[in-house]
Amino acid sequence: MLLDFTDFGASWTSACLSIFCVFTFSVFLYGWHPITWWRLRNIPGPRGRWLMGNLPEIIPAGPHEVYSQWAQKYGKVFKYFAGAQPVVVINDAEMARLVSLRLSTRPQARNPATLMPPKEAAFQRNGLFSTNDKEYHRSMKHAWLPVFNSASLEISSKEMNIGAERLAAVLTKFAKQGKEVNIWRQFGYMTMDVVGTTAFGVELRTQEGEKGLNSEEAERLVWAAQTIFATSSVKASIYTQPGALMPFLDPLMRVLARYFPDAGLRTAMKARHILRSTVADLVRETREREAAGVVTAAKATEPGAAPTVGEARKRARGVQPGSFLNLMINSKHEASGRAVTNDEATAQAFTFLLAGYETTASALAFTIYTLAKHPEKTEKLIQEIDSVGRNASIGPAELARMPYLDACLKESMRLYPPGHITPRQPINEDFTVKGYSIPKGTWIHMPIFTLQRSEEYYSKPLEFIPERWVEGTPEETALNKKVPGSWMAFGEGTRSCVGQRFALQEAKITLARLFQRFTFRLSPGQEDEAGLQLQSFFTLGPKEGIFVTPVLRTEE
Ligand code: HEM
Repeated sequence: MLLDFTDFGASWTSACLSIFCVFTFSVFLYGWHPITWWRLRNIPGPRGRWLMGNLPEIIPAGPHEVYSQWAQKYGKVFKYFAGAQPVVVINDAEMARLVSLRLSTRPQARNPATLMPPKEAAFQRNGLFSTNDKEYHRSMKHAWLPVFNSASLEISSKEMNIGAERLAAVLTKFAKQGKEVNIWRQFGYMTMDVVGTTAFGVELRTQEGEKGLNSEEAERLVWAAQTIFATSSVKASIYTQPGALMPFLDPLMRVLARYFPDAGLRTAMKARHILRSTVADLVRETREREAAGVVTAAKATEPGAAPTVGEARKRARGVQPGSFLNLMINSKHEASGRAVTNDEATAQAFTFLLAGYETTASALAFTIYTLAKHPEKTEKLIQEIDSVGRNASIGPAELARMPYLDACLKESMRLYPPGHITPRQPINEDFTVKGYSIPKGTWIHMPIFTLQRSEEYYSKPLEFIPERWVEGTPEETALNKKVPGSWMAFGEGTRSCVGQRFALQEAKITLARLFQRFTFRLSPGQEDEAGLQLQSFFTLGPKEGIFVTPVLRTEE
């Protein structure tokens, strides 16, 4: 009997056609996320585009701007889609605080690390910021805390004064030539210097024209840290982007990324490798020396344990006694008593450097910006600083006598919070807050930038009025409604910023040391926010920088 190939061909074609139609319909349906939409139907929000969701609105302007507009249109709680990812935004101080206190898991950022081999990805998750393992997080946070106790902060205040003095030397050159400087960038070099020394006990000496003993190693570390920061977004590699729209493509992207990495991914991996291997070498050498009885590691909690700058200069390599890394490698997990591994210690030092460098630089740059726009407030601040000591080194005792400095920084961080969103994600079960049911997997964003500029919590919310933070002033009573959760620049709850005391001390010492010597003239065109241009991807910062001309006070 002969086979009828005409029939077979027809049924084959119709089968293919059916598969194609089902596939196309599924992709079409998938692009509207109908199930998630249905589950979030009681929360209003903008209708996004097919597959892309609201990314086309969010990406160009940045969440800080778009959230403010959507809050006006949809109210305090709204939803949107970042590609396939549902996001619920909570723009209510009380609720935001409640969520931060009750939920302790954070979404994993989609960046090149998402595509890296499992070992590398696991290393990334070991950092205090990224981990969602509750027990491990508790244990690690406990291990971090001694670096921020009063004795350690007294010690690090010396490094901070040195960092500020080096910066002042750089700014003096600009002042003498009457030239403008991108103060944001300079603060970046300085904070990198300070966190680098604190984290590793290795002098990075990143500020202009400086060469430390460890300069080659330091330069590699600085390049690596800056590159990791610059490549920490979904835009860094072509392979991270498809998964933002269709997460089921991630396994395929991981394979492609492994065999055909693009330039963005290669750079990101190189930077991570440098940072990781440099730190791992430092840790290994120190462990070997300790085993041989050459160095007895001191604890950071012991006053005077941190190296003086002179000492640090003499040491070419190894983890310095008193540094954060030294503290980490001598720590044990609280519950199990297990020693912290090299990889865990390295991941913490890595986190310390990344979390502590750009945030503090932006907070400083925005404070210079707001003060430069308000000479009368600068004048008041200078009077306070001079009354404590015009050329004096500044430590915790001096800072305690500068309430107006504290108020200026707090007010500037209200208007320009570098950590502009506190994110959370219910991972294992749905989450309910004040009658809103939020399905597990949804990202929850507390938009600190929008909250801190709300008329509901502050009168004249867009004006820079430091007095609203000074106890006993009429402004404090009239302009600050003191609603819990309305100032959350360092977050709230178990995941709040571990480096808050360190960051505030560093910022205040730097500001005091600079205003002892300079005032700052804002370059034209930045007077309003349209001229300033903010960017808010990972953190909130100025897009290009903040440009000022330092003016030596003796020449005023
Ligand atoms: C002005 C500077 C800084 C700002 C504005 C800032 C802001 C923040 C914010 C908003 C969070 C998230 C809080 C939450 O989710 O509730 C955070 C977390 C964190 N910050 Fe900072 N930070 C600053 C400086 C630093 C410094 C200097 C360090 C380290 C030395 C640091 C280390 C961390 C770490 C490790 C976390 C994660 C904590 C955890 O998950 O338990 N930050 N920071």
